Amino acid sequence: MIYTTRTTLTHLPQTHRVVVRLRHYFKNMLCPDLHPPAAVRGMQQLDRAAFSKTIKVPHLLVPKDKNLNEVCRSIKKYLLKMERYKPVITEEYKITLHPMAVQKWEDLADVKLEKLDIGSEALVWQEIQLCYDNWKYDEILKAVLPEDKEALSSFSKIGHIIHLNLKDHLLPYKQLIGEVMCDKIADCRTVVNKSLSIDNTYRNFQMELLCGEPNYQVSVKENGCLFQFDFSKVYWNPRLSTEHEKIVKMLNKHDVLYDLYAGVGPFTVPAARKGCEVLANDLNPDSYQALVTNCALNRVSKNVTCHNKDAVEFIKHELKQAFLTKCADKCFLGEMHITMNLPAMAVEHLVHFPGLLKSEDIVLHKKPLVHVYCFAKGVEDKKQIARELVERWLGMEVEDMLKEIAFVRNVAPNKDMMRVSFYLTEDLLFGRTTSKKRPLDEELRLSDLSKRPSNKMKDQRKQLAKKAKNVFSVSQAKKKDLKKTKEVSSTLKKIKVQDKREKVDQKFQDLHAQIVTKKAPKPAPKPLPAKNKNKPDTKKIEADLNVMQM
Ligand SMILES: C[S@@+](CC[C@H](N)C(=O)[O-])C[C@H]1O[C@@H](n2cnc3c(N)ncnc32)[C@H](O)[C@@H]1O
Repeated sequence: MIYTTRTTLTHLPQTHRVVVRLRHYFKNMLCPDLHPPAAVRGMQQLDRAAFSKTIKVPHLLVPKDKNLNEVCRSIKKYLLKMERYKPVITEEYKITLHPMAVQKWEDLADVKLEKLDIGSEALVWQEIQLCYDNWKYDEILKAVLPEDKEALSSFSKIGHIIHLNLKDHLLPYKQLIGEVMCDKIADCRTVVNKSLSIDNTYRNFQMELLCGEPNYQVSVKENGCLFQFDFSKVYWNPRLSTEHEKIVKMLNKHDVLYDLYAGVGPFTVPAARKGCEVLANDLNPDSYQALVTNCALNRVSKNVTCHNKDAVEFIKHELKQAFLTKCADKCFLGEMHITMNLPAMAVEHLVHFPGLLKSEDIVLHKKPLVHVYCFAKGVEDKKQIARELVERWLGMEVEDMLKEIAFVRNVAPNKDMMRVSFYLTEDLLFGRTTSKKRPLDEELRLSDLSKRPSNKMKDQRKQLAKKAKNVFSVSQAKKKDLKKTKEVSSTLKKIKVQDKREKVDQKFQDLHAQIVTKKAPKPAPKPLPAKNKNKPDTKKIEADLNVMQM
């Protein structure tokens, strides 16, 4: 019997998971004798000794005058393969065979042992000792965790840190899971669990140390570049490596990249390595520091200018200035790319693009290409949801400006991270847009959309959760403090946000009315001048948004 399994290799020393095809001749977990002892089921405190067991398995006793290597080669596929178990005992000329593969002499018929002058008397059943060392982490956990509930599904590896996101039913086993991971996964020295699904402004996870050293300074490679950072203080998600790569592939040597929420540099650094000029920004001082360090580590500092400010300020000043400079530069032949990877909020910042260059006396030679990320929630077509979000915040349709809408990753049931790539046109940047009026039914649908829990409302909840921030800090990994996580979680659920939510809903509808341009009944014969009445009052909108961040 030959099994070909598609397996996720989560123990690889890379920062992202790799799916490869593995050939297992005989799957050990299909053979009950090779399972850990049944008594370990439900164990919450790791007792390594409890995994010891004795089993009887087939062995081939090779006569000492034979060539052991030759026998091993021919019988290779029948060997018992387990973690840290040597199936060939050279000194004794003894080979352990797989108990599922070999139950009688005839099972070895295709090996033609007779030709090597070895007869059926060579096949014997002898005891072997198995212990904790002989199983991989997934085999150990499968034996311990509740059989009837979802197993540990996936985790991320960031340098020496294993990052788990345990479901509630696995929390009683978290200490054990941490220890098993530390024991079993090559170069893992720290295991943390995402403590609550609350992301703060800087998008670094609130985490709890489960096992190992409280050292979060990591060194990882992505897209051929080296990144160093403190994982407890900055945002890093190994699941975005493919998306980072896709964007970097779009860039050419003479392009410029404006990376508005740069993090520690996964777009910036490889783009600069390609030779692009990069203007990178991040609000988190720790991300900014790591960004500067990573540029230096990868010897690209000369191509990158780093900023540490709010993206809105960055758009209004640095980005605007950069557009003006590039437009004045006749020698500039490249493309301008703008990455906006802050999916919970970036679309809202699009409101600052219309009219950004109004009253500037320049000609736009190139249309900058924006890559904005967002979360599309709901059962409807996610591309359409993403597009409507962008249109809502831009206050216009993107039809003629659209390059592509791409799925990035699934975040939760009915919630996908999407990328909308679209061009900033001259009309948009100079505030000359005469947005096509949406059909009424589409307007209604949009106002429905605005009734959905918005990012701002989520932020409210985040702000509330932030007040309990200390409770979730990594330094509080002691058992007594970890209890607080649950307490706060249930308290948060009880907080009534309904009243505030309604106010925010109302505000959003008001804002929506301002943002989505109300066009004159007849199409204007010419593009409207820069002082277009229909243009959103971005200052007022920004002030309103700030008020809403209760
Ligand atoms: C989702 S992470 C993306 C980081 C990086 N670009 C990546 O792809 O991994 C978003 C980043 O935006 C930063 N950030 C959050 N709010 C911001 C703001 N208002 N202005 C600028 N950066 C902000 C966070 O510190 C975080 O590093």
